[in-house]
Amino acid sequence: MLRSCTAGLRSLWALRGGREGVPRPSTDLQPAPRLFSAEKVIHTDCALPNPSWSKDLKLLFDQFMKKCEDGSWERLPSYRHRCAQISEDFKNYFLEQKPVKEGRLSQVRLFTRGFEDGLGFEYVIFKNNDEKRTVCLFQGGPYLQGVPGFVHGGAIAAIIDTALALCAAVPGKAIMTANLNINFKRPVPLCSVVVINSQLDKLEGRKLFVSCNVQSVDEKTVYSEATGLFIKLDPEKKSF
Ligand SMILES: CCCCCCCC/C=C\CCCCCCCC(=O)SCCNC(=O)CCNC(=O)[C@H](O)C(C)(C)COP(=O)(O)OP(=O)(O)OC[C@H]1O[C@@H](n2cnc3c(N)ncnc32)[C@H](O)[C@@H]1OP(=O)(O)O
Repeated sequence: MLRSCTAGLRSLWALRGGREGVPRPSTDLQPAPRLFSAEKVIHTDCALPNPSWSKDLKLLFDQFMKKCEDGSWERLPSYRHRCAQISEDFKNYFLEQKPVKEGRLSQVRLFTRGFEDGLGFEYVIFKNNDEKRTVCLFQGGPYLQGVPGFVHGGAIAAIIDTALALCAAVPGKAIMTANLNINFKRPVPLCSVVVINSQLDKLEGRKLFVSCNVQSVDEKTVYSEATGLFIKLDPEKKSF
């Protein structure tokens, strides 16, 4: 499995150099790139297939795209660089926070999108709003190794946090992780595809309780189980 991943990556490098700012090959789904700030950062939706995606990942992606056709599911786009709108939501709460210097703005990346295609986190999240759940399809690349041949626990925690956050996310409201509890039950093979099923269990005032499991594609192996608590930031508390 590891060998096929490396071979795929070699052809990937040859194909496109994988450099930041180089738009992905166009697909029907890909929106036109947008420019952000004076630094001209190109916004490319990373939650779309690229040449590093395995057959399993592409197959599952296609299955979920079909489910999106009747509107019950939606694919959540995902961007490498800062999203201006989200920054606005959070800016209200972090008045003391010094902004990243203008010169470094183009370097700021979402952690889980910080690697070039195929090397780190490859994932796409689908959301079912009525059922208050998300499905994250995740392929952990070779830069995420922990124990030889397996994905680092911190990387698993990061993708779980992301999947749970988007399950808990409320449009127009800023939320943050207050608690994340993970049971690592089986090691996740590097370059394999896993499915993270998340659900909103309970909403209690500003507290959003969510949970998920991380399973193999054939659902025979449960790699991890997790619960998370997300808090809607209080607009009255602006002293962070
Ligand atoms: C998440 C973002 C989603 C956005 C989605 C949109 C766009 C998508 C784009 C890109 C996707 C990216 C997805 C990334 C995801 C990554 C997320 C992170 O990495 S977050 C960084 C790590 N987390 C921190 O650094 C927080 C640090 N903590 C805090 O700032 C505060 O503690 C905070 C805001 C969490 C709560 O502070 P208070 O002052 O607002 O609230 P108080 O009064 O303390 O608590 C409210 C209630 O919650 C309980 N509570 C708070 N913390 C708890 C805890 N740890 N365990 C249990 N209960 C807790 C309290 O007991 C209280 O409960 P009672 O209302 O009295 O019933």
